[in-house]
Amino acid sequence: MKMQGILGPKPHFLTGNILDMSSLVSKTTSKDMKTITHDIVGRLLPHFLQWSTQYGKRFVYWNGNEPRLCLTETKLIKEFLSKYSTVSGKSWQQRQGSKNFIGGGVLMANGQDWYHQRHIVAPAFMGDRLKGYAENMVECTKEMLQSIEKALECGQIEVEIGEYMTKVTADIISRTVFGKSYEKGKKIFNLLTLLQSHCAQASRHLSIPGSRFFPSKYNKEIKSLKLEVDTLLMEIIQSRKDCVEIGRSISYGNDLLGHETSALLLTWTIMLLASNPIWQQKVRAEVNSVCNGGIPSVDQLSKLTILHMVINESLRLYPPASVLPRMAFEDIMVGDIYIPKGLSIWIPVLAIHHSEKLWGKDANEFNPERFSSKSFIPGRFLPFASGPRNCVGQTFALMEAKIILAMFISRFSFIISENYRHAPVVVLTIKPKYGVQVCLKPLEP
Ligand code: HEM
Repeated sequence: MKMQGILGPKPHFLTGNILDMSSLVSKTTSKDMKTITHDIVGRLLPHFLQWSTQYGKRFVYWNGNEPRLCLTETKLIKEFLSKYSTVSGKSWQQRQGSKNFIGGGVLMANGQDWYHQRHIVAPAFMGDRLKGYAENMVECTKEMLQSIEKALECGQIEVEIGEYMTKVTADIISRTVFGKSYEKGKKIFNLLTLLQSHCAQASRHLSIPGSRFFPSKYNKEIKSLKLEVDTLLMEIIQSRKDCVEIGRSISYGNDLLGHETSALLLTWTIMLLASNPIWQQKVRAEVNSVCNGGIPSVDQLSKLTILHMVINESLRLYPPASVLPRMAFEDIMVGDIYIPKGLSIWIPVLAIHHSEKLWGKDANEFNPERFSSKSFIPGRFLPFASGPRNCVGQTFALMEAKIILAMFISRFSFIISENYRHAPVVVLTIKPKYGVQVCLKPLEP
C-alpha cells in the first residue's frame, strides 16, 4: 500500500490501532452533545476525521491483526460493492465477533455459501409474500398505539419512544418469521439482545489470539445463553419441518439485527420529527390526505412521498449501520488501487452521509427536501449498502417504517421532551444512549 502512496497510522503489536480508536471514541462520547445537532462524525468516528486529515482520503489502519483500507470515493465504492460480491465478504474477525448471536446465516456467509443462502432468503422479501406481511405490521402497530394510549390515560405525558419501537419491530418480525410460535420467538429476541451486549464486550479482546477460549465471565454466559436460544429454536423448527431450510438460512441473528436497525430508524425519525414541527405537520397532512383514517394500505404506501423523503433523511443522518467492512479474498483492482487478498475495505457510511463535498454546505442539517429530486450520485447514500450484497430486508424495512410512522403520526402530535439528552453512540449500530423521550398529545380521530 505504501508503494501505491497509501499510508496510515503506525500499528502496535497485536492490537494494531484498536487502542488509539477506543481512546479517541471514549473521549468524544464521554459527554452529551450540548444541543440537538446532527454533526456527529467527529463524535462517533473521531479516528476517521483524524486519519483522513493526516493521510488523505485513502488510508490503511489495523483493526487488531486485520489491515483495513478506508475508502470514501463514491465511484470506487460503487465499483467494489457491485463487482466483487463473491470474492469479498466478512472477515474471520467479523464472523467470530458476531457468531454467537448472528450465527452462520446469510449476513455472515461468504462465497458460494452466501450465494446459495441469499437465493433461498430473497423470495421471502418479494412481491406478494412481502405484501402479505402488511397485515401483521398493522396489527402490531395498533397494539403498540393502544399501549401508548393506556400510558397517557394513566397520567403519563412523556414516553421513551425507543422502547415502544423496539417492541413493535420485535413483535412484527416474530410474527412474520415464527408465525404461531410467536411467543417463543419473542423470548428468543430477549435472549439475543442479552447475548448481543455480552458479545460486544467479549469481542473487544478478539484481536488477542486465543482470547475466545478464556473462561471469562462473558464467555461462560454467552455459552449458556446460546444453548437456551438453540433449544427454543430447535423446538420451533421441529414443529415446522417445512421451514427447516429457510430457518437455517435466514438464521435467527439476521432477524435480530434487522429488527434492531428498524427500531433505530423509527426512533431517530421520531426524534427528528419531534424537533422539527414543520416537517411533522407536512407528513401528517400527507398521511391524512392519502390514507383516510391513518391506516395505509399497501398500495397507498408509494404515495407517501414526503414520508419517504423524511425516512431517507433520517437514514442519511443516523444510518443504523455506520460502517461497512468487507474483506477481499482474492487480489483485485478497484479503480486504480491494487487490493491484495486479505486486505479489508472499510467504508465509513456515516462520514460519507455527512460529507459537505457530496451533500453541500447543509450536510449536517435535517432537510428532507434534498431527497425530492431523483438525481442520485450512486455510492453516496448507503444505509442499506448496495450491489448484490445489499440489505435483503430493505423493502420490508421501508414498508414497515412507513406503516408504523403513518399510523403513529395520525394518532399523536409530539414534541421532544426537556429530558432528552442528545448522545448518539455506536454499539454495533448508532443508538441514542439514553433513549428518545417525547411528550405526546392524542389527536382527534
Ligand atoms: C432500517 C432497517 C435496516 C437497515 C438500515 C439495514 C441495513 C443493512 C446493511 C447496511 C446491510 C449490509 C451489511 C454488510 O454487508 O455488512 C444489511 C444486510 C442484511 N440485512 Fe438489513 N437493514 C435493515 C433491516 C433489515 C430487516 C428488517 C431484515 C430482515 C428481516 C434485514 C436483513 C438483512 C440481511 C439478511 C442482510 C444480509 C444480506 C447479505 O449479506 O446478502 N435487514 N442490512
